[in-house]
Amino acid sequence: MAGRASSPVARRDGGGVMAALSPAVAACRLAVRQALAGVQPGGLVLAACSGGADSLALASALAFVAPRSGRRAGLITVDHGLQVGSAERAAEVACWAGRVGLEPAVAVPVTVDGAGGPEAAARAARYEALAGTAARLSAVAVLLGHTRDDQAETVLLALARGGGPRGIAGMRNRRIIDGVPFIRPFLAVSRAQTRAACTDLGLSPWEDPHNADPAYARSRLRAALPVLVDTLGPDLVDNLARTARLVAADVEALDALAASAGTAATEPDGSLDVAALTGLPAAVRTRVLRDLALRLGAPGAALSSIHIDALDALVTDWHGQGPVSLPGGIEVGRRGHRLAAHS
Ligand SMILES: Nc1ncnc2c1ncn2[C@@H]1O[C@H](COP(=O)(O)OP(=O)(O)OP(=O)(O)O)[C@@H](O)[C@H]1O
Repeated sequence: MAGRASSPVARRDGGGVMAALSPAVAACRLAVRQALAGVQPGGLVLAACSGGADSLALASALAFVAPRSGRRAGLITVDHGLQVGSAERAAEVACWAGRVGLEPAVAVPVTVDGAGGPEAAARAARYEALAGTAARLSAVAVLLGHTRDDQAETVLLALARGGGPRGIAGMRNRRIIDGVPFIRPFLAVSRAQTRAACTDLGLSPWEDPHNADPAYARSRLRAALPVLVDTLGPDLVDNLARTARLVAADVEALDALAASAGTAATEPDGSLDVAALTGLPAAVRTRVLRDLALRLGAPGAALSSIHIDALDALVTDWHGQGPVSLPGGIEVGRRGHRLAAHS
């Protein structure tokens, strides 16, 4: 990952390497500047950086933009401890960050326990460490380096798995985790641009061997994507990312409708009035039922369409069947004209 000598297009400017002629560097900085517009001035913003091209370009752009927009910039790199030399790489990323003015720059070691598969466990440990460290440092936001290509892959994987609108909506550009805002400034920036930005800044990104490991569906898709682009046209990645934005807007609108409908249907004891649900469109009604399951404590990641369909049948096709068992040991059933938790 270490910075190499300046590339031909980079020039020294006031102690920092500045690539005034590089469209890729300019695109990365513009994306970060736009993202920071929604972040509290004066606060500390942290780049989550693996040392890979996307997050290295992100951290670099943040180091340039934050001080010029009245914000402080730092960096977190998480050491999953899963690969030989990972601690040294994390230390190297943190050291580079200090050199380019990202302060604080912290390397956080985590323990990945295999729950839910190695990829999911590493992700869960990473986000917990990122949110925990950001809270400890009183950061006002954490930036993630997911690109337009990552978004396109997410949409295709969701389609392939029958993920429904929530999956096809892809990654959100902003979400709160444990009270900390996480922002993805690069969802409209291509992977080619982040790589070009690194080259133009004289940076040598780390290549994560997982990204090329055919054991992972995303890696296989990454390898196949150029063929799809050849087959379907050069705008494929852009169009998939656009589809995600359009579907996300629809999902958000439906979620808002469901929140109001759920409030209207909820009785003082927390049960749902079945009569208030039956007239709702299925897309809204099933969301109200999902919200009920979550409110009762069912873990969201384990809730499937099978559970929601079974809950829906209690509303639209009830003929005396018993309660529905949900993940987390929750049971929901009919109590007369109400839908409620069964103990
Ligand atoms: N070890 C890590 N430490 C800190 N942040 C990380 C780490 N791994 C991933 N991230 C954050 O999550 C984002 C997505 O990571 P992921 O590995 O899914 O994609 P990627 O395209 O390989 O990203 P990158 O090129 O930055 O490694 C990264 O851009 C970065 O912001």
